[in-house]
Amino acid sequence: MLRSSLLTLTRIGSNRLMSTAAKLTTVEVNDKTGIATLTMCRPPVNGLNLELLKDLSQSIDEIESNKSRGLILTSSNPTIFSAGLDILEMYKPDKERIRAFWTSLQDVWLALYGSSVPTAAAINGHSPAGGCLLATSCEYRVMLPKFTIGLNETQLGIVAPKWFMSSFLSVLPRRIAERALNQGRMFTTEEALQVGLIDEVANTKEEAIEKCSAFIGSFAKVNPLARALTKQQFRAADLQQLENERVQDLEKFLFFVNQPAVQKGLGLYLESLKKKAKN
Ligand SMILES: CC/C=C\C/C=C\CCC/C=C/CC(=O)SCCNC(=O)CCNC(=O)[C@H](O)C(C)(C)COP(=O)(O)OP(=O)(O)OC[C@H]1O[C@@H](n2cnc3c(N)ncnc32)[C@H](O)[C@@H]1OP(=O)(O)O
Repeated sequence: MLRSSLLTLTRIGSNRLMSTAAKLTTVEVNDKTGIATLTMCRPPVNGLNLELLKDLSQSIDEIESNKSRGLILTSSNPTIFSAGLDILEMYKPDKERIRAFWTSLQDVWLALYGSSVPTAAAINGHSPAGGCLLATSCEYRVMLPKFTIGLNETQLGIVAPKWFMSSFLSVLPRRIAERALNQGRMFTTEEALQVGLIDEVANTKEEAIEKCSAFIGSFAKVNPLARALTKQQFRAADLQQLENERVQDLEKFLFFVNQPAVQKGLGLYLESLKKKAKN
């Protein structure tokens, strides 16, 4: 398979480390537990661009087909889980590339939210927008203190599509989800724990991974097929909705993102991020 030819396989202690040639993600399988840790490593902020999204898709497929016992998603950056979508993909976009970009984001969501293996996110840094989408696509979340998480799209003058809302709603009560989305609210770790957006707090990344592993281990005595089918039944309606509307969703996104007012807003937001980075 093409994917195999892109992979290098290294052994670190009892762990097998698989990394893509471009190294935007690594997959490390713990030989004792059989759990795969999928790490995003795209400096400076794990912005989800086309290449990172393709890598994520490939890595998730790899983990599914390797029959790992579970998947833990995390980041190699010590303060940022993911800054969400790379705004440079949406600002003054290239016509073909932006289509591939959005299609790849749909692929990642379908693969992660619909994954047959137990999934958990070790959120070791800030997790706005697309970062929050990834985290809420997993079944369990452990976050480090003093970071923020949320769907802040309305703050940028953009709208979170229905399937972003599905993930959010699979975690939060409807009333809290609706208000947070309308406000574009970012929750601190403590607030996220209080509303149930995350499940646990850990003081270090290692501890977060241990807690995620313990969550995945809680299924050890459950029949894997029964568990996977039960999870998929819970998520089937959300997944089917995007499967049915993929093309319309892409066209809606392209129409929306190409509006002059949206382009202007994205440009101003990028400038503000750059100014902040200089100060
Ligand atoms: C009906 C509707 C149908 C369809 C809808 C259509 C379209 C809408 C859907 C689109 C959905 C979008 C979801 C998203 O994910 S949008 C992205 C939202 N992300 C953010 O708002 C995060 C912004 N970043 C930050 O808040 C901070 O950078 C962060 C807290 C992550 C890290 O802070 P830190 O101080 O550590 O780093 P910075 O100095 O801020 O940043 C370093 C450099 O990285 C650049 N940067 C940061 N984030 C992004 C990004 N998301 N994309 C691109 N670039 C980013 C930043 O500018 C700095 O760059 P340099 O100055 O160093 O060049």
